[in-house]
Amino acid sequence: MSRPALTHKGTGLTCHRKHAIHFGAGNIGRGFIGPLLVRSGYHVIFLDVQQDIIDELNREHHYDVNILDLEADNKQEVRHVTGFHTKDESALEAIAQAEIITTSVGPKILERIAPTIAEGLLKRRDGEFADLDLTVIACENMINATDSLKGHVVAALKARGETDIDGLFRPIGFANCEVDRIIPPYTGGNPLDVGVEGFYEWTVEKSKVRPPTLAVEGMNLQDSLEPFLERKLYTLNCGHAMLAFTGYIKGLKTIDEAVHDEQCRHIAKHAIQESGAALIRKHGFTEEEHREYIDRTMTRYANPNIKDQLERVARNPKSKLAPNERLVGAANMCRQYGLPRKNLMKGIAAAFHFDVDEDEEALQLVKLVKDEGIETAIEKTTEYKKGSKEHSDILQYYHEWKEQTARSFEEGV
Ligand SMILES: NC(=O)c1ccc[n+]([C@@H]2O[C@H](COP(=O)([O-])OP(=O)(O)OC[C@H]3O[C@@H](n4cnc5c(N)ncnc54)[C@H](O)[C@@H]3O)[C@@H](O)[C@H]2O)c1
Ligand SMILES: O=P(O)(O)OC[C@@H](O)[C@@H](O)[C@H](O)[C@H](O)CO
Repeated sequence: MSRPALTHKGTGLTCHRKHAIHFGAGNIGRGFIGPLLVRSGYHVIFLDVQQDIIDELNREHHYDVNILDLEADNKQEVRHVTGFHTKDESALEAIAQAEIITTSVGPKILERIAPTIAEGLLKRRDGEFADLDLTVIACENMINATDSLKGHVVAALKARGETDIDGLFRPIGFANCEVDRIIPPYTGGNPLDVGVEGFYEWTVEKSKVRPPTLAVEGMNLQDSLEPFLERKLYTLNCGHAMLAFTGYIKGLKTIDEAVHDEQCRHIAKHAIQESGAALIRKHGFTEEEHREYIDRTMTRYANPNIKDQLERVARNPKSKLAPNERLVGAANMCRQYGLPRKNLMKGIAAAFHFDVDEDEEALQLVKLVKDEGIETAIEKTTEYKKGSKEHSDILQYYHEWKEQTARSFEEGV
């Protein structure tokens, strides 16, 4: 099948590479998935809603990824990139020709991009690329994010009166994934540049990719995704959230500050050892490999070159307290195996003290506690019933954090 050249709006430049679409030209898009796709021979078309970033992509068509590790001051140039607004007709045309569609927009935004994907797929069916294999992968911190995206795309197609969804999806694989690289906002260099840690891990459901021979550099295809997804969410993200919520209470600003605070580090490390004991039981990791995973995770948090604000890591605290999420999900897994979870409970309790005006969910949580009381707030967010052991523990630690804050305030710490 011959591929028409993609013509960039404005510059008139044309490109004959394979096309990849990435929704979300943010930290993970520009700093992780986009660069891997480019290195694998794709021209990456970022679809976003921030016009300034789109304009910059179309003006420059390249940017730098700065690797912020201790041992190397490394820079990688990324070329072959374009940007379109999701509402732009060119976005639909690009979807109609793409061989891979990836996202990193945040779990709550998947529903919003689904209508654009649905329209692009309808356009594709009516065009010359109708039979071209396509893989869709939502790269979000969420269990089975691609399944969720697929559900929203199906709903959007039904809303348009589409009846042959199976036919439309025949050449398309919707693959879930696990995605791991710490990338906070970056302020050095030009507006497109990003600063990332060297480490990365991208694990994708092997049976779902189309064609089955799909090869993208850095993409680890696995028959069973769950061990990778749960290990990452209930270790890296769990400990990260513990450091952010406890560090916030202590007036700290960044993750590396929190990891150097004895109390925050102790609670976070012991919490991921608690979830680790359950992960070992559930997925059969060896004690030694999981200890190494935890040690590497603690070292990643402590990277002094990554100035990761606690507010970013703690963002959307209500979602982070959901039963299948990084904190309560980890605690529930421990409960399933009858294992201790005291430190996880301390972190869950700390989340109820996160009070940042710029964070919509933090404001909702604070309002819930104020209007309906902490006991109801715990029940509504975590789904632990009042009177249960978990609920009582969280309540007790919530008050202990409150007393600690009051003491620090009095002592002027
Ligand atoms: N940053 C990290 O360290 C990291 C690591 C692993 C996974 N993740 C996950 O990746 C996802 C994105 O995180 P991020 O840090 O890159 O966020 P980000 O805020 O840097 O990027 C999100 C991008 O999505 C864009 N966007 C918002 N609404 C959109 C829409 N309707 N259509 C298209 N684009 C839209 C935003 O403009 C922004 O450019 C999240 O699910 C996050 O949990 C982040
Ligand atoms: O993106 P969130 O809000 O789900 O979680 C915040 C951080 O824990 C997260 O972005 C990590 O940096 C990332 O998951 C590392 O791979």
